[in-house]
Amino acid sequence: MDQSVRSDETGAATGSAAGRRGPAARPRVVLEGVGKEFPSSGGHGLTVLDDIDLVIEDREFLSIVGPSGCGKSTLLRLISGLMPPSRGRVLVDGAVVTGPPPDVGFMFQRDTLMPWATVAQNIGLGLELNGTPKGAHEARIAELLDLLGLAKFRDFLPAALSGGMRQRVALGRLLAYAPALYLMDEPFGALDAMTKMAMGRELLRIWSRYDKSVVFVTHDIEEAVGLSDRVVVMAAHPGRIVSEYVIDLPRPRDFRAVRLLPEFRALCETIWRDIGVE
Ligand SMILES: Nc1ncnc2c1ncn2[C@@H]1O[C@H](COP(=O)(O)OP(=O)(O)OP(=O)(O)O)[C@@H](O)[C@H]1O
Repeated sequence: MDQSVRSDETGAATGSAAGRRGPAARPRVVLEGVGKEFPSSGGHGLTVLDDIDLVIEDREFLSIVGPSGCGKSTLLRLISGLMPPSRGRVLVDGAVVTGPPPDVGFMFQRDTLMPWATVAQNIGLGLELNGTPKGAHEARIAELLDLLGLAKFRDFLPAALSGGMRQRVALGRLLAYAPALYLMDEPFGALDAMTKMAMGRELLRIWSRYDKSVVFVTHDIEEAVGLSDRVVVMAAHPGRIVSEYVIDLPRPRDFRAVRLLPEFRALCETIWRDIGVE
C-alpha cells in the first residue's frame, strides 16, 4: 500500500478525525487481516477480499472507492455483521462483530423500504428504532421530507416512487435513525445531480454537527474527495487496498465549492490514476 499519504499520528495538522477526537478515543472500526471467500461454480473458493487491514477512527468520514467487483460492498457487509469474514476479524467499538452491531445504520445500494408502509411511515421507523418520543415524530418527519424533496409524497407507498425517490426515503430513514456509525453503499447512486448535491451537504452537516462516523462506498471519486477525511482505494481480483489519501481540504467544507480548489482536482486525478484510469 502507498503509505506516503497516510495521516500523521495525531491528525492535528490535517484537521482530520484523529485531530478532532483527541488522543483517548477508541477506533470505531478495526479490520485485521480480513479475507472473504465465496463458493464458486468450479468448486474452488473465489477470494473476494484478501488481507484487509483498516482502522476507521471515531468521527472519521472515510470513503472507499475502486472498480466494480473489487469487494467494496462485501467489505461494508462484513462491518455491518450481515456476513462473517473467512479470515481475520472485524471489530466495531472494540467488540468482535458477530451480527449487526448496536448504533450502526446501513444504507445499501438496493433500498430496503417496507413496501406496505408510506414514505412518512418508512422514515418514521428510523425514529422508532432510536427511541425518539412519539410527540417529536411529526416535526422531524416533516423536516426530513422537506429536505429530501418528498413532502408531496408523504402518503405514497414505495411502489409508486421512482428509484431515486426510494433512495431518498431510505436516506431519510437513516438520517431519522441517526446512528453513531453510518455504513453507506452508493447512497446517492440513483440521485440526479441537484439532489446529490443537497444530500451531500446535509450528510456533511449531520456528520460534523453530531460527531458521526461514516463509511461511504462510491464510484464517484469527486463525491468521495468532497466528503471525506480519508479515501481508501481498492483494486480487484482479489479485492485489496492499494492506496489511501488523507483529504486535507478545509472543514467545514462546502460540498460544491470545494471542487473548485486546485488541490481537490489534483487529488481526484491521482485517485483516478490509482484506479487505472488515465
Ligand atoms: N453473496 C455472494 N456470493 C457469491 N459471490 C459474491 C457474493 N457477494 C459478492 N460476490 C462477488 O464478490 C465480488 C465483489 O462484489 P462486491 O459487490 O463486494 O463488489 P463491489 O466493489 O461493491 O462492486 P460494485 O462497485 O459493482 O457494486 C464480485 O465478484 C461478486 O460477484
